[in-house]
Amino acid sequence: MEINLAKKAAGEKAAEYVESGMNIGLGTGSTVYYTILKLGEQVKSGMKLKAIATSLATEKLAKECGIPIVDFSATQELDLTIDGADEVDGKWNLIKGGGGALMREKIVAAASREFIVVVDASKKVDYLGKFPLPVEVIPFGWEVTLKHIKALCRTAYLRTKGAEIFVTDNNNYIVDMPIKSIISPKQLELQLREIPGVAVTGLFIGMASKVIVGETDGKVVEL
Ligand SMILES: O=C[C@H](O)[C@H](O)[C@H](O)COP(=O)(O)O
Repeated sequence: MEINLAKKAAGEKAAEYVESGMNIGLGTGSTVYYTILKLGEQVKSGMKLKAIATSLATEKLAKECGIPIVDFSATQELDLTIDGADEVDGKWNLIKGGGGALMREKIVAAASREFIVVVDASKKVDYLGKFPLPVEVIPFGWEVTLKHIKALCRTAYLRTKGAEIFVTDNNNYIVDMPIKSIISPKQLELQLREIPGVAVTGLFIGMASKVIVGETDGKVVEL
């Protein structure tokens, strides 16, 4: 599929920014997947890396690729994190968490000196919000937390997986907010953070240091 060519182009390009000896953060999803495969090849050719994974799925993939995985007891500062996004606006603000990995992704990105975002061109938007904004909430009292979130977006809903409630790697739940157009991401972030029970939002504001966009013809544009 052409979209996979775009994801592959962006994901592999980002691997070029990784140097031997670095401590890196590894994001989650179908775009950074290609970065991880590429880094696996680089490790097999002798590159020395230590990586912190942003999800159990990424940890498994990285280990299969031979990339050494550590946790924050080994280092609290990362040289670089590479991760995907569900949307990117013109100021490089992001919506993340479509796959439910937002909490660990935010912690890892915030611990990194550089944060490279890899996306295919369909993720670029003028205003964030067409993609429903994921908000991780703790299970206790989720009904009341959802009620507060609905005051900001009446169509917000609890994420499910089949007939079950979707559960994150942190044993939390996700509320998705189909807002359509987020005029002030910062203000929304602050409003959501004030709600008891909200663990983290999928708004990543002012965190990206580079965005690599893959096109369906396999070309990349670096922003
Ligand atoms: O929770 C998932 C992450 O935030 C992903 O990085 C995001 O959903 C983008 O994933 P993909 O590259 O598969 O579109």
